[in-house]
Amino acid sequence: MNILLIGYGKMGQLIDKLATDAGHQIVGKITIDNTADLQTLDTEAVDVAIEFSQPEAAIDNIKWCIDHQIPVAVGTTGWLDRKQEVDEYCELNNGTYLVASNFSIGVNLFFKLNEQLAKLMNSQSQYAVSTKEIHHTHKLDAPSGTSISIANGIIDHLDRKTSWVNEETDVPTELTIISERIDPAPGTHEISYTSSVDTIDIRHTAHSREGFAKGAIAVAAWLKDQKGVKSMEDFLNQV
Ligand SMILES: NC(=O)C1=CN([C@@H]2O[C@H](COP(=O)(O)OP(=O)(O)OC[C@H]3O[C@@H](n4cnc5c(N)ncnc54)[C@H](OP(=O)(O)O)[C@@H]3O)[C@@H](O)[C@H]2O)C=CC1
Ligand SMILES: O=C(O)C1=N[C@H](C(=O)O)C[C@H](O)C1
Repeated sequence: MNILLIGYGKMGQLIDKLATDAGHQIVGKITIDNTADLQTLDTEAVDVAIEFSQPEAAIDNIKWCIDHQIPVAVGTTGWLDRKQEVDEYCELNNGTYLVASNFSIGVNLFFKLNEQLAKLMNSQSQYAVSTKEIHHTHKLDAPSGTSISIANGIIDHLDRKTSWVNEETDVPTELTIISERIDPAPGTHEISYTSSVDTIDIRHTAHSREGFAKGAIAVAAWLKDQKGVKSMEDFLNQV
């Protein structure tokens, strides 16, 4: 397939290598320095775009893809409080996009495990829950998009939590997300349930960025033949 890479940093460059090795063609590489190249790009030659840029840039990039009828798989985090607005723009303009806070298959299994454990904890009020994410020091957003997805999974399935905060908290209805920045951590997410007698920890540790990149390429290959606002759930259920 012909892929347009929007954002050509750590993720864009790795996707370039893995997609090229797998026989795909990269038809454009957009960074903050050459966004003007989009104006002269032959959009007919693009099957799908993969967007890994930065929080301030993502929405404009997604809207550009929607305007040009290019399906776009979006990995950029830190803007998802405005997802509803982008969903509506996509539907209104007959576009196609999918955003995932994490494209790794392992993390998406971990999301399911998190939800199951949260459900079980409804009848076990002696356990206090908290979460932690660890990433490299170049990361612009905190908490990570993945940790927000985890927190929402807990809030949706554990009755005693109704919101999250990015700090330690004593408010019973608030869920703590602790963010640590340590190089070279590609991405670690932990959930802990602690009682006076024991602790249950579940943790996903990315060993490199390869899982994110391979997941994004697989999603892009599927998304190019879809229509509308799609989710990782849609992808995993159909592939
Ligand atoms: N969903 C997932 O599975 C994953 C998500 N991420 C997220 O993806 C994003 C990118 O991560 P990463 O590659 O590590 O970050 P980098 O900082 O390494 O790369 C970001 C890239 O975006 C470019 N950029 C900045 N502004 C624009 C713009 N307006 N248009 C196009 N490109 C632009 C930068 O250009 P320049 O170099 O010129 O500044 C750079 O090439 C982050 O939000 C991160 O949290 C990361 C890993 C996995
Ligand atoms: O910035 C990163 O590196 C990562 N960002 C994503 C996030 O915010 O959850 C996914 C992954 O953990 C790596």
